[in-house]
Parts: sequence; structure tokens; C-alpha cells
Amino acid sequence: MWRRVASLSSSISSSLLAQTASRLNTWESLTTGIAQQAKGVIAPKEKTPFITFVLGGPGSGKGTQCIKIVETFGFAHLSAGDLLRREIASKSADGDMILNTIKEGKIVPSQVTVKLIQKEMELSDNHKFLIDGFPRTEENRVSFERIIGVEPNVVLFFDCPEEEMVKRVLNRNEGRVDDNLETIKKRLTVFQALSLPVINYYSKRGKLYTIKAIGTEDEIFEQVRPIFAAFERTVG
Ligand SMILES: Nc1ncnc2c1ncn2[C@@H]1O[C@H](COP(=O)(O)OP(=O)(O)OP(=O)(O)O)[C@@H](O)[C@H]1O
Ligand SMILES: Nc1ccn([C@@H]2O[C@H](COP(=O)(O)O)[C@@H](O)[C@H]2O)c(=O)n1
Ligand SMILES: [Mg+2]
Repeated sequence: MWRRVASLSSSISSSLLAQTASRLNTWESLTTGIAQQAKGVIAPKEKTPFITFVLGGPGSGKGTQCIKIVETFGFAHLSAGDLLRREIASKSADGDMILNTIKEGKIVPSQVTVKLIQKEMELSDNHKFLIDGFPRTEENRVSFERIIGVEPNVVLFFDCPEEEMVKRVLNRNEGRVDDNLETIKKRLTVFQALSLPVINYYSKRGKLYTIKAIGTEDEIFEQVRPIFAAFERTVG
């Protein structure tokens, strides 16, 4: 749990402090570690966050596999695309800009997306996060590191042939404004130009797990399962 700890008197016992912080339901900053910086504050024992980025082209099966990972390993699933679509639906100040960007298959400014992710992380009781469809660009990646202040533990890459991705997206039938051939072509170009460099970056850092994203959903999950099974004992 990521809890922000209020600055309270150092004379208060640590257990009372923990109870008070819990009652206040304030959350530990994901950015600067306010808990460590605040004078006289003893932070309650927290679990270290375990962050997985889930990457792959449009229709490669990221969302589908995230559902299985959540069911099997108890992660919180944060889909960047879903968070952006929620902003559109709620008619937020950025809604129109986000809608136009998604229709064009382009990438929403990183600060907008990272803030949405940050808010969800802070609200979550979970410490294990699957961040789906993010980072899509080097700018996304750098912005996350700057604002959230942590790096992912694992990066999954669902590697799927373009022809299969196009077929899946055109059959998805969820009423998405970007599930049409014109936008898919643009999204594939963006994926090649802007997302592959991020994938290469994590490959060089030894964090990348590439999944061959063809076959049935269950067959693909059998490639994913051992990755998280290996971490399960250390992550909890
Ligand atoms: N292994 C599979 N075989 C066939 N169809 C699949 C497979 N995995 C997922 N699908 C279907 O393909 C479509 C796209 O899958 P999904 O939404 O999981 O992809 P995604 O990577 O999240 O795409 P996007 O980036 O566009 O959100 C969905 O309709 C899903 O049911
Ligand atoms: N980091 C991101 C993620 C998504 N977008 C925009 O949303 C569209 C749909 O995303 P999915 O993950 O649901 O496929 C995507 O094509 C982008 O327009 C984004 O800008 N930044
Ligand atoms: Mg998706």
C-alpha cells in the first residue's frame, strides 16, 4: 500500500502514528518520498511496489493477458488507454484533446497520462501494478521516471505479426473510435517509430520479457505464467 504520511509530532508513538495516518487515508507520495523527508515522522511498514509495464502493438493482446495475470497473480491492472478513455467519457478538461489524439492514433502528452496513472496508483491498496499500454514513447518513459520516481521491475512485450494485430482489432467490436483500418495503420506506424525504441531500451537493461503473441489466449498465457511465478515468492 502506498500511503502518504502526514507530518505529525515526533512524540506520538509509531503505532498511533500509523493508525492516525491510516484513518486520515492519506497516501505516501509516489514522487519524492515525502514520508522519508518529513521530519519526525516514522512511516508505517510498506510493501515495495512491483511494477510491470505491458507493451505491444495495437491488438497484440495486452489487455486480454492482463486480465489473466490479475486473476492468477493478483495484480492491479492500470490500462493507460482505459484511463484516457475514462477522461473522455467524464468530459474532463482534457477530454476533447484526448479524443482527437486517439482518433488520430497519436500519443497524448506524457504529463496527462502519467498523472492519471499516478492517481490510480495512489488510490490502490495493491502494491503490484500492471501498467498496460505504457510507456508508448521515450517521452512517456522519461516522464514516468521523473514524476513517479521508480523504474519497472518487469517489462512484457507481446510480439505479434502486424497482419494478426489488424485482424484482431477489426474484429474487436467494442465501439472504440480507433478500431478502424485508417487509424490502425497510423497506430502501427507510431508503434514502429516511437514504441519500439522503448522496448529496445528495456531489452538493453535486461528487463524485457518477449512473449510470442500468437496462438490461443491460453497458450500465450502459458508463456506469461512462469515469468510471474518466478517473482511470486519475493513479491508476495
Ligand atoms: N490470442 C488471441 N487470439 C485471437 N484473438 C485474441 C487473442 N488475444 C486477444 N484477442 C482478441 O483480440 C482483440 C485485441 O485484444 P486486446 O484488446 O487484448 O489487445 P490490446 O493489445 O490490448 O490492444 P490495444 O492496444 O488496441 O488496446 C480482442 O478482441 C481480443 O479478444
Ligand atoms: N501511453 C499511452 C497509451 C495510450 N494512448 C492513446 O490511447 C490509444 C489507445 O490505447 P490502448 O492502449 O487502449 O490501445 C492509443 O492509440 C493512443 O492514442 C496514449 O496516447 N498514450
Ligand atoms: Mg488494450
